[in-house]
Amino acid sequence: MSIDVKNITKSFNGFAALKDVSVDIPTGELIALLGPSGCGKTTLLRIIAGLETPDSGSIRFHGEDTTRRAVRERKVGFVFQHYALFKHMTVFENIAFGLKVRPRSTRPGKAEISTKVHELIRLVQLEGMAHRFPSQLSGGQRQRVALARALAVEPKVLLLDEPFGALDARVRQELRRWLRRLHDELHITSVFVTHDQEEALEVADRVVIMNQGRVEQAGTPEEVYDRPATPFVYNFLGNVNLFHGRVHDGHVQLGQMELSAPEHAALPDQPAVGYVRPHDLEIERCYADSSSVEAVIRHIHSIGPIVRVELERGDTFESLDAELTRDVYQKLALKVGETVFVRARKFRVFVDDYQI
Ligand SMILES: Nc1ncnc2c1ncn2[C@@H]1O[C@H](COP(=O)(O)OP(=O)(O)OP(=O)(O)O)[C@@H](O)[C@H]1O
Repeated sequence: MSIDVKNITKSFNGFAALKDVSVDIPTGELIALLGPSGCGKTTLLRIIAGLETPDSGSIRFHGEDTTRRAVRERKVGFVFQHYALFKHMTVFENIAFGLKVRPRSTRPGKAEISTKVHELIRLVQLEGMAHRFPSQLSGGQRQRVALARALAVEPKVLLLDEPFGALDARVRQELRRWLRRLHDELHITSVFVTHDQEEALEVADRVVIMNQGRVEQAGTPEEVYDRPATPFVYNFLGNVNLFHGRVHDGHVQLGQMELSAPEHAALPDQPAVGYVRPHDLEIERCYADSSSVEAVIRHIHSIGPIVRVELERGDTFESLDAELTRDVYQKLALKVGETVFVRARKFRVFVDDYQI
């Protein structure tokens, strides 16, 4: 089931929570809605679910307008941050619930329900726990029951709102890998809300990055990480060094560092900002040319496979973060207090929020 979100706007008491949001979700994809708190992710998910009505725009499920359709008719499965399991029911009864409450005409027989529930228990790897109550399960296990319960009614679309938000970091990591494998097995069109960049980039086929009620960028994890469309996306997806400066005579002058690319040649003079990820900063011992800038090493964190080096620029005294492999670090034999030269191996320049 594909989902086509078109030009959705939604205000709450005059506050615009969603501003002309459009997202295309092809059948069978796992999409992450990613963004900071309050950017409108949950509101969009609730509108897709039918729990909230948009002020304008439409939601199409498989080409059919469902904007005014009731929640029940949309065949949507939900998983929320707080497991919301029935405390007085066992794992088996929780998973069976959605099937047991169906009208008699579509309700499966007792044996059929039992087979199905046991299949789901196997799928979410909770064999042997069918008769436990939620209080006898860990947080991660409860969340898997919630997922099995959502899957029991064979939804066409699965909506997950921060499903692992309440769990500790290690369990979260385990569960997101598990969710990815489960999705590869079932291929149910799924929309997954998170504010955790790592989670979105690891789990999703495509990531929709939202900010203040708008979509900033949508793309595969590689696309949004390697080619951020806006400064916001650059900042939101990991650490980045900013080099402030100007476009001048067709090249970009950022303090003493000069960056040039053919596309800069035709630009009028104006303020510009260069964005460089820490692992794209190279450290050199000798001055080579004007594309590098002098800096002093202020701190070295050398634990783990990646060595993080904090530097202070000689021209503006701003700090810079560089990440080196252990190999490169050892070859350079860097020490705190030394003066080195820093060069951007890869960079992106934005002028007034536009990338050039
Ligand atoms: N029912 C409501 N009444 C009034 N304002 C609301 C309502 N629901 C959401 N909002 C506001 O709309 C904005 C978007 O909320 P939403 O819950 O969609 O954000 P979010 O990105 O999911 O945030 P979080 O990650 O914190 O859950 C927020 O500023 C919120 O306060």
